[in-house]
Amino acid sequence: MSHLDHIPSTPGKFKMEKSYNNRMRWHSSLTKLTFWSFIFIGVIFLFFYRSPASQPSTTHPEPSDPSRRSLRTSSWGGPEWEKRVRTSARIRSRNGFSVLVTGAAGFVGTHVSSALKRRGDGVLGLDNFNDYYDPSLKRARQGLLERSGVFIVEGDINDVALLKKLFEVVAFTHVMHLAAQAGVRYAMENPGSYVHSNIAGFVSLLEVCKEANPQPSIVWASSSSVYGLNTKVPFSEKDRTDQPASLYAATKKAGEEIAHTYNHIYGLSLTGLRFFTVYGPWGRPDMAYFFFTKDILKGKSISIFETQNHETVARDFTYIDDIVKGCLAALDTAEKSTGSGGKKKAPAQLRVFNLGNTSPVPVSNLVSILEKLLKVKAKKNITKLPRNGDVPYTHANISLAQRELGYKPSTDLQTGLKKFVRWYLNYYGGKKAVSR
Ligand SMILES: O=C(O)[C@H]1O[C@H](OP(=O)(O)OP(=O)(O)OC[C@H]2O[C@@H](n3ccc(=O)[nH]c3=O)[C@H](O)[C@@H]2O)[C@H](O)[C@@H](O)[C@@H]1O
Repeated sequence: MSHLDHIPSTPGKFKMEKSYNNRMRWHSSLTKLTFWSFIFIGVIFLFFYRSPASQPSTTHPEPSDPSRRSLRTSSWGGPEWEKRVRTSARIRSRNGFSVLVTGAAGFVGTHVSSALKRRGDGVLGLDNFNDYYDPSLKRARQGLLERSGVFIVEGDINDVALLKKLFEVVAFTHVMHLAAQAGVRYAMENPGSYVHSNIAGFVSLLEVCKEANPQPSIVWASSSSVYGLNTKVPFSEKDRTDQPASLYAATKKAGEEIAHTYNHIYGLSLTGLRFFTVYGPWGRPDMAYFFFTKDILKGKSISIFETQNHETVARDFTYIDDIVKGCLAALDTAEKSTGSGGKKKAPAQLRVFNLGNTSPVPVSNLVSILEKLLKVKAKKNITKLPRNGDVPYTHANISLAQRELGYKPSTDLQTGLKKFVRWYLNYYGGKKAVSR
């Protein structure tokens, strides 16, 4: 008897007639039966609703995660979805790879995915489509990839259940990990986002990769910003990287240390690529070359940074096609991971490469090139480099990448920007012609 049975329905009327009592007992049993039936049905319903077998399921973004500006609720799972995943990742060339590309709707991710698909590799994309910059550009890139047969799964690298599911459906040979919170200056505005994607997300991915059977080989995007306040140029992989100037750089440096750990303990083959200010068609609107173009066309003034000593700020701007070649070469030369079942069996490959252009260009020259291409004079506002994580100068020594990857950048800034401007005007429907 439950304790509820002792409680009178009406206070003071505790003594009752026998038949009345019997009726009440029967009535109370019926109420209990109904009550427990509802509980039972509720539990069954909840079980099936939550069960992965009831896919398509709805994965929820990290609960009230303040570090992301927006994460759309994504749905994944189910036979149709699995079929799309498998078809997209299917290898179509001899000795091809099946590659999971994280950040596939991003700038570098789109170009790399498309190049892999073109040469016959199986490619599956993963992207959370956050709104760090205009998500419609990411959707347009997704459209491009879809037309070439690359499916992008909508989800976050912190969603371990989703990652595990992907490895259950496809035995990926490689992971090209490009999902990240990019941008040097934005790290002061939203530091949590960098920790969420570049550290926690990377660890989630490596946790799943280390358990996968077979373990994939991983190539991932580090950054030239790890050289931080170094003054010795050109930057070489042998140089110190322990004085980052921004939280962004610190999280990329942390990624390199995390890569070391997973290589050491679990035998994962890991290659980090230090990209130097990548630019080109379908680029990132948060980068200077991109928003300078937009602002020049609108007649808005642009800020050109210079150092505290009035020295010019310069970057080793690297064209996207050269970066793509470097990424593919890194995948092609990546050795297999050596672990299985989460255990290391033998030492595995651990590499890091600079992928730059080896010819730094002052930002003022970048603006002059844009002015000529757009046939519009920029309204320039020369200002001191704010203390926001920017470094005055980057210059890559690429001899290691040249030797090991056959990496040889071939596009100068003038040529690359011309291609970018042509794309920009076409995509945004601008009226100004590109000078030839
Ligand atoms: O090489 C890298 O690893 C990094 O390259 C870029 O970072 P950054 O070189 O700062 O690229 P932009 O933000 O496009 O800036 C390019 C140059 O323009 C300058 N700048 C930027 C903004 C501005 O208003 N004015 C201005 O002169 C910057 O100081 C910098 O010298 C990317 O944004 C990072 O995500 C990437 O990791």
